[in-house]
Amino acid sequence: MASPEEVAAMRRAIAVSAQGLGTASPNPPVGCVVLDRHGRTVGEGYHARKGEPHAEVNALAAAGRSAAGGTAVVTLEPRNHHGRTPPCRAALIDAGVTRVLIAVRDPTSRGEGGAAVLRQAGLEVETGLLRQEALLILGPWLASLRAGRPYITWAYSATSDGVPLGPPVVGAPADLAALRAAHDLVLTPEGRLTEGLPGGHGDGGVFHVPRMPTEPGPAEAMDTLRAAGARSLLVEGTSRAAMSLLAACPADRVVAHLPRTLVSRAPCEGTAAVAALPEGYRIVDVALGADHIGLTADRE
Ligand SMILES: Nc1c(N[C@@H]2O[C@H](COP(=O)(O)O)[C@@H](O)[C@H]2O)[nH]c(=O)[nH]c1=O
Repeated sequence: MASPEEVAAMRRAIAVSAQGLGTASPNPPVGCVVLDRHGRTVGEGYHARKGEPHAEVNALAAAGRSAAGGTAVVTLEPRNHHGRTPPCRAALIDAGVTRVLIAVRDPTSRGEGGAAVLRQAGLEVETGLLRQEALLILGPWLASLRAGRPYITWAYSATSDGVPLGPPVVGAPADLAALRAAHDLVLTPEGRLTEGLPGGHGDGGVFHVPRMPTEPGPAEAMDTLRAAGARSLLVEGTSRAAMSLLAACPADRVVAHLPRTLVSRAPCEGTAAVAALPEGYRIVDVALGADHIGLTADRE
C-alpha cells in the first residue's frame, strides 16, 4: 500500500513528466520523484529527449546520497534492457533505493520487465499506482505503440451550426501554442509539417521533420512520420491534406473550438440536430474561452 506521501509524489511525478511531451519521442515522457528514507522529496527528474538520461537517472542525480534507503516513484516501469542509455533498474539498485512505485508497465520492456528484476534484487515494488492519472501523459505514447502510427489530435474551430470550419480560433493563441508544443509534429492549415516545439527534439539524429508525403496514401504517410520518430501529430484545420488524412486515419482526439452563440431557432424545421463534435467522440474536457467554448473529446 502506498502512503499518502507516496501518492502525492506520484502525482508530482506525473506533473513533472509532462515536460517531456513533444520532445521525448520516440521515447515516452516519463517522470520520477525520489523520496528519502523519511519520505521527504529529495530529487525529481523527467526524460527530455532520446539519448539523454532517463527520468530515474535525473531524479537520482538530484537526490545524491539521500536516495539510499529511500523510494523511487516513477510513472513508467524502469527499463531492464540496454538501449541508447544503460538500464534504469541498475541505477536504482546502485543508488540503494529500497522501494519502487510504478504507475504504468512498459510494454516494450524486453525479457522480464524492470519490475521483476528489481524484486529479484530484493527491492519492494508496487505497480499500478495512479495508473489512470499517469495515462493522461503516457496514453498517447502507448496508443501510438499499439497503432503503429502517431497519435493524432485534430484541432479546428466550428461554425455556429457545428460544421468544422478551419484552424482553431485566433482568439486563443496561447492555447494553440501549448497544444502545438505538446505534439511532435504539426500539420499546418497550409498542409506543411513543422515540429510542434521548434528544435524541441534536439539534433541527436533520432528525430527529423519529414515533408508531408502525398503519395501513395495516408497510411504510408503515417509510416514515414513514425520512422521519423514522431509519436504524436497535431492536425490543424480542415485543409484538403488534413481531411484526406483524417478520412483514412481517424483522429484519436479532437480539440474543437465552438463559437459562444446559441441556436435560437432551427434554420429550417426538421433539419438534423446541431452537432458539437464529429460522431464517435466523447467529451473529456470543456474549457470556456473569452470568445469560444473549447471541447476536448476522445474517440470512443
Ligand atoms: N524514457 C524512459 C524509459 N523509456 C524506455 O526506454 C526505451 C528507450 O531507451 P533508450 O534507447 O536508452 O533511450 C523506450 O523504448 C522505453 O521502453 N524508461 C524508463 O525507465 N525511464 C525513462 O525515463
